[in-house]
Amino acid sequence: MLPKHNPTTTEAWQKLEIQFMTLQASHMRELFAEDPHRFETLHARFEDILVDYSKNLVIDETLKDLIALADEVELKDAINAMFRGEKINQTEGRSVLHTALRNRSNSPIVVDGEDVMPEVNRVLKQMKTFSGKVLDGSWKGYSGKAITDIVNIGIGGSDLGPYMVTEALRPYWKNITPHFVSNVDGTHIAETVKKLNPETTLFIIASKTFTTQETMTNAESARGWFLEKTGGKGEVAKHFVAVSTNEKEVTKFGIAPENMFVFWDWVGGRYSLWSSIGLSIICTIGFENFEQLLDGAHAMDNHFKDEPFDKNIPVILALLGIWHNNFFGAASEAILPYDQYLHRFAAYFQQGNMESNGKSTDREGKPVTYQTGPIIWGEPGTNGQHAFYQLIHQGTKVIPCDFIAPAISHNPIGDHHDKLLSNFFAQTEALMKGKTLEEVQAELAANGMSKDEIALHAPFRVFEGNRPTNSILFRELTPRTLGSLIAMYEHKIFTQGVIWNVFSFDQWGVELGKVLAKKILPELTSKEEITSHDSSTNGLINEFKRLKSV
Ligand SMILES: O=P(O)(O)OC[C@H]1O[C@@H](O)[C@@H](O)[C@@H](O)[C@@H]1O
Repeated sequence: MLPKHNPTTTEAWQKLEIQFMTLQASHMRELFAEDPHRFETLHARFEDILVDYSKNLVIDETLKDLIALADEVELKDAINAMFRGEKINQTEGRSVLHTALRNRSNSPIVVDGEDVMPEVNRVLKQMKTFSGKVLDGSWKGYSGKAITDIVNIGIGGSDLGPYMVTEALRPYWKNITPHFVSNVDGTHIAETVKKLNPETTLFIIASKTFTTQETMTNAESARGWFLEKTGGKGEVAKHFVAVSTNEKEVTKFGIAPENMFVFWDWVGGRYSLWSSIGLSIICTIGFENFEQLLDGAHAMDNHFKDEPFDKNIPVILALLGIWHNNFFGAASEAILPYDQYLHRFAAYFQQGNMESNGKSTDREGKPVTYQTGPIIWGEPGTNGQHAFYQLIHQGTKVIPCDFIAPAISHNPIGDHHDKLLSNFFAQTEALMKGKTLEEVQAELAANGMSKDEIALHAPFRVFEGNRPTNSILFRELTPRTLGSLIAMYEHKIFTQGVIWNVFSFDQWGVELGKVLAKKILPELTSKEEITSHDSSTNGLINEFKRLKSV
């Protein structure tokens, strides 16, 4: 079970509050000037990933107190409890074992008296065999043709992970093209199948519960499209497979039991890409590359489990996040990958983070009295620079940013990559240093501006700087490195949830909207005027019905 500590009542928290009072008046520029070895002290390495966290407003003492905070809330015990398979998802009575899915050491992990590893390995083998057949063309569609396209139908954790990873690992694609349908908006499925040949398309219905409205609606429509296009000759069993924990519902849909890939209730949806939810990844990049992804994650798991907190990258990133969130009042964090292949990385961790730590009830069932999970957002550099960086540089809000980049591009065309990386380095430098009024005045004077003109223009060109960033630089975006990076952020989220004293592995917050939507659905087709809701909701529903009928 997880320990229960209100973080704000710890000794470390009081010390951090005092430190914040003095530190907030200082500037990172001064910290760099005072200590020429700041980078050396404040960076960490993991394999070929370097994490530079020196561009944060922290001193040695801050880090010591942050680590003391982690100690006081018994983070180490919480980590061990998760890896051991204890039922730390207490509100759902489940273990949290995405780490078992990539437990490459194969050491036993016991849940309810049973080692889960043989089952994990069995499903991995089943996926290996299946994906092998799809990739080598021996899995035939109903008309005897090999598969060319797969369509993963899922939403939330059953979509974002496989979509993000297949996009990130495009250079490793083999002969199958993946597609992803998630939105219940009919446009998504309609536009996707438009380009596809039903004879050579395989649908993977991915849903932990197999009851999610969006996924089941899309799956029905996909089956309808398939049967219509094949004139009723198509065999569903050869073109539809399922990934789920719900065997009963899968069978009801008409999918053969041998084409069902199971996973378990101890895999959270947003942590499930390592499970059979990763089937679309395996069919795209091949099983060996998927194993590399698992290996990379496993190596990061060991780092997280074994390294002392002052060298532990997920812990350090989590503590810095808490420093910004709870002391500087930073409401959001930006994830900014300088790699086009990572264009869904921020969206992926938007769910990972916000669904996990977007909570306001603590582990005792009481309302929290402090800030918890931040808003996560971001776009790949350099696009973001020309869109929202203005606010990061000169706005009134503190937005801690993670800059992520590979040293080697998979597409080394001309000097594109050096140009991209020069922006990566320039941005974090500019955000840290800023530009003082004196510097602006001197620059304008050097450009020949008069004193009056300088007085007029200079204030708008001042950059305060002192804006926190982490730089995460690695050699190349390989399956292994990607696995490590994902696990790194997963453990950051876990660490923060432990410290904020919330349950990070449930998601009751998504339920209310689902229930209300089910109630409203029949009202949209009824003839009567709707009066059962508040006046706004009634008014909107009635206007929708009027608009669609005229
Ligand atoms: O995989 P299924 O069961 O379709 O769920 C899909 C998604 O549903 C949402 O409501 C959330 O609960 C997510 O965590 C989950 O990933």
